Amino acid sequence: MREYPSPAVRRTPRRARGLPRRVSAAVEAALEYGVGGVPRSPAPGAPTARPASGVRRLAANCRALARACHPLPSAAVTAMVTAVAAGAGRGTAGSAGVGAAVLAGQLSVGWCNDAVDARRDAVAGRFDKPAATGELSPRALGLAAGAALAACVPLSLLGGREAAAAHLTGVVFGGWAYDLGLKGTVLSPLPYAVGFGVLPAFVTLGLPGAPWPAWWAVSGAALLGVGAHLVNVLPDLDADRATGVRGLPHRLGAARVRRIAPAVLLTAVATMALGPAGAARPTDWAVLAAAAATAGLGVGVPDADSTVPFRAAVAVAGLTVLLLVMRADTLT
Ligand SMILES: CC(C)=CCC/C(C)=C/CC/C(C)=C/COP(=O)(O)OP(=O)(O)O
Repeated sequence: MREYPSPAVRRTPRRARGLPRRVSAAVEAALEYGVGGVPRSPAPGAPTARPASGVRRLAANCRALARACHPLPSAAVTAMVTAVAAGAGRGTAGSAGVGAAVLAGQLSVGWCNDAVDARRDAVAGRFDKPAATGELSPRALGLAAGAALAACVPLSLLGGREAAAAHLTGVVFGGWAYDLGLKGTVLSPLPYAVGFGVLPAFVTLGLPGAPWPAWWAVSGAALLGVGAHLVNVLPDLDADRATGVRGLPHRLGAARVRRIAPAVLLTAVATMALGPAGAARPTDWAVLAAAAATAGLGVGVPDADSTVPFRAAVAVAGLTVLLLVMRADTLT
């Protein structure tokens, strides 16, 4: 069984881990006093909290839950799928239902992720994570994740059984499978491919006649998911490796991931621009050209420490989302 926390992390001095002094004191004490790496009660040197009233505690818990749900990606995926649904003709109520279901699914996956990773995040000094600082217990996050998953079922069913089956496949076999184990394996991109790949089907299967989406929409969205995984993991590669996470990007190494991520995302854009039957629209060509230039910029940077490849990959991911939304009217 893997030794945890890894000797590498135990040996790494606080300053080298880049932790603020007071917070790192709390974590080091938590590790030393054997409370599972999560400083649940004030450890020596930790910032002391004033006793909070019920309302204040509730507000603090809500804020912590909001931070633990991976707010940026959750909001981005929800906005993207809602916009695609509107563009595909699901109507106002239908698109709102799609958005609500996707949001519930994203919340469940995000909270489950932080609940499972609480101990590892504490050791890695992830003080942006409320479960790592002890603001929320992993159990509370697990309950919130379960409640969001339960809400996701009826919300997904608003678009019909086929659409719900597609979405719940992505949430369970994509997001939850990633959180509960695939994240640390060579198959780590697979749940992203599944989770994103089903999204066009979630939208189109809710249309009259429940049509399947076109191949290019499914494969473009799946590639977008794989690219999103590579981009998301890139800044955390060292911390992840030190705590024993060995997903595909960790095995490939930062240098390769910084080049592969823009290439995968550019392939997603090309698939969505050139895949639909008939000639590509001028706007498709414009987005494809912008993505190619941006990806080329990222891949061409010789400096191994440059942040340009990462930023370029994020920009190409944005262009991929833009194209998917622009192409929403031709999804089937
Ligand atoms: C539409 C749909 C259901 C998609 C699901 C796809 C999927 C696999 C999502 C995972 C989301 C997630 C919590 C990533 C962060 O985990 P992390 O532990 O790698 O990174 P962190 O340090 O940001 O927590």
